[in-house]
Amino acid sequence: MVGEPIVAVADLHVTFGSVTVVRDVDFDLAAGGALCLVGENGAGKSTVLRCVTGLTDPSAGRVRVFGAAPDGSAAFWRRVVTTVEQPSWYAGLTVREHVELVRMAGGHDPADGRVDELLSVLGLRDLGDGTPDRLSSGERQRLLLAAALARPAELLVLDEPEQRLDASIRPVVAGLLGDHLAAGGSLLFASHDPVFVAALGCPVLRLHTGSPAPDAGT
Ligand SMILES: Nc1ncnc2c1ncn2[C@@H]1O[C@H](COP(=O)(O)OP(=O)(O)OP(=O)(O)O)[C@@H](O)[C@H]1O
Repeated sequence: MVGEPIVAVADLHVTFGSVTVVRDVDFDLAAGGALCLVGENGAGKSTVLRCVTGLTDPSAGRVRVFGAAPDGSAAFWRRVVTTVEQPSWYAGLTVREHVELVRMAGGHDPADGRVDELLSVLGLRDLGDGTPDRLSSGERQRLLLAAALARPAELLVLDEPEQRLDASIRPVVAGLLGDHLAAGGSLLFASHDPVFVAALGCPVLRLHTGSPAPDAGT
């Protein structure tokens, strides 16, 4: 690998109370690369993603993002976008206004076409003038992804981006994430959908309740 990995995880352990839910997890993610965490419910995928974004502290081991421990600073969050935590939507702001707000916060003109493009490809265009509380759970997931993709990020950390999406929209999301990678961004995500993962064609790390399987792979 040329240069320092954008994400470097070594000997990661996470223990809640007396239960170790992540054990001996190791991986590197190169700048511009993608990695998918897979495994059964409770295998620790979200916990690992939370450690990478600094939302959960490792019990042992090392997590480095851009060469430093994730510190939750504004500088860190300018480079990283995540859907690991569900956002709170602003009362009174429409679906479109939420995406525009994120686009603006990323330093872009909200009328530059990207918001329209995201709303359109994610099937939210006709719902843009409504408020998020009126959306179905799948529509809300589409909004979550539209907002995540409205702000350019060097590293996307997504927890099951395909969840609650119907089969027709999953390839669209895979395409958007492929665009992010083609533009030089990096992607770390968890997924339960092998078809979705195959569409991205990225390496997979399989976790098993607290430890990676010896035969990590698809
Ligand atoms: N804050 C916490 N306190 C105690 N236990 C926790 C906490 N967060 C997660 N866990 C436990 O850690 C284990 C791993 O959870 P995690 O959410 O990382 O799994 P996952 O692989 O993402 O699962 P899923 O596929 O269901 O999303 C689970 O048994 C969960 O109950």
